[in-house]
Amino acid sequence: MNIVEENWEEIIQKLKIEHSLTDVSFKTWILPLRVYKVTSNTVYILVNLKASIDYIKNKYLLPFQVCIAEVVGKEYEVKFIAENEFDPKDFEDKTATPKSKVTVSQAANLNPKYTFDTFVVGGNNNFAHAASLAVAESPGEVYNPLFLYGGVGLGKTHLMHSIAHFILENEPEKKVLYVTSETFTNELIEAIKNGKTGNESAMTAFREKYRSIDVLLIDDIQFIIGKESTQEEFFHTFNHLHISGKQIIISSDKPPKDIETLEARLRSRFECGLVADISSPDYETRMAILRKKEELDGLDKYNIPDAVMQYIASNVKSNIRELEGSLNKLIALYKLKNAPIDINLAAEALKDIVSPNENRQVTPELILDVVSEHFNISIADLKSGKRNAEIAIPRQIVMYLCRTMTDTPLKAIGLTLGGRDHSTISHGVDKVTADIKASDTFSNTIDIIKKKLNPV
Ligand SMILES: Nc1ncnc2c1ncn2[C@@H]1O[C@H](COP(=O)(O)OP(=O)(O)OP(=O)(O)O)[C@@H](O)[C@H]1O
Repeated sequence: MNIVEENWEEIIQKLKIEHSLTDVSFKTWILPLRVYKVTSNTVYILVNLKASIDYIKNKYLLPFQVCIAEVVGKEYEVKFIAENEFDPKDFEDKTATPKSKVTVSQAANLNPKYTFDTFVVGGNNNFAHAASLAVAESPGEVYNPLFLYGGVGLGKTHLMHSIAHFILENEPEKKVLYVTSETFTNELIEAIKNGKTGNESAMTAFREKYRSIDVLLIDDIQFIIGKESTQEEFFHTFNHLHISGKQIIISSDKPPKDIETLEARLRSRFECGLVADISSPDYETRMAILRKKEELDGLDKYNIPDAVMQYIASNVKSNIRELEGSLNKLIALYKLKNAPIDINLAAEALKDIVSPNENRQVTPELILDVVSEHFNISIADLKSGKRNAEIAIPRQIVMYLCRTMTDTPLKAIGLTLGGRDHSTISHGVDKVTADIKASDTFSNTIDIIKKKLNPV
């Protein structure tokens, strides 16, 4: 069984929830679908009713691509084929298509949703957007490095992925790699550790990996700042790529001149290309982003009144992630309560929106938000009974952070995490404490999450 078939149930349930399918639509269109075959870049899905194939293609092709990518962590093209209508020979030919951009963008760690097409340009980001597009059109030739900076949730990652998608679409043979500075640091820590235990090729492999790239995108560079060995290694990687005319794109929460612990030699290198900022969006841009999200996520069917959109746009000002989150929360509340979508419901949806970073308090809810975003898993999963490591470890991290960064009693932490026993919480806290001691990479990850929770 391949990875898509193994996760098929989860994929279709996700599609149902994210696209708000009614039971009848789900049963009619989605449940009867079967995975016929999965090749390296394409999932072939059998449709039992030939008459419905066009409808299914129009309506569900993109949602399937996105849900498959989100569940299995790899992008595939999706093709629907009518059960009684396909010629296996034809089909084999089609699978033999050359390496597609889907595979390469997956290899570059890209989110399929973050493209220039889905990015709304406004006064707050037009300079950063124009610079990103110029770099995407001529990598290594115009602004090198491109340094994007701005506050939390304002679109830096989205722009970086857009650049990478654009380059791969036009030149699929280019080696493009997007990494967070956490990944870079953890890989470096591992290579150094392996080197110390006699495996010298580990460091060589690390260097080869990062120095053989055509376009390197490093997100949230602020998290490697202050770690000397990482800065040192990054400095050499940077120089190597820069001298060879390879494109480097960096993001951070501050401009280089304001990053106090940044070594002077790195600062001057970061400043030698183009530094572009993204600030908070104005009201019109916030409205445009809400409308775009409504369109992309198929929320039009809820007929959200203008006044409600305006209310959200007027009240959520400084973080686009929260702006999007408010809209999701509104729809979730609507479904839960079956109440009309009006200002009252919007006010309820906005109730828990965390205040801007500087003076926000670390609470169990904030910890859940930040951990869920960091590991790209849902809060529902964190609270669920799922025991696979991808979810169980972040859940234990939530326990640990609630215990060490807030005054919340074990019992209350248990309730926050879906009604768990206090001894389970206590075990989770001990486990994370021991893992921090045992593993430098794990400890680095915890450090980064703590900084996300409490940047000051
Ligand atoms: N201009 C925009 N148009 C459409 N969506 C946007 C825009 N800016 C941000 N977003 C959306 O807001 C969310 C947060 O953006 P993103 O993750 O890129 O922020 P960030 O600046 O990298 O945040 P962080 O500092 O936490 O790393 C994403 O879902 C992204 O698609």
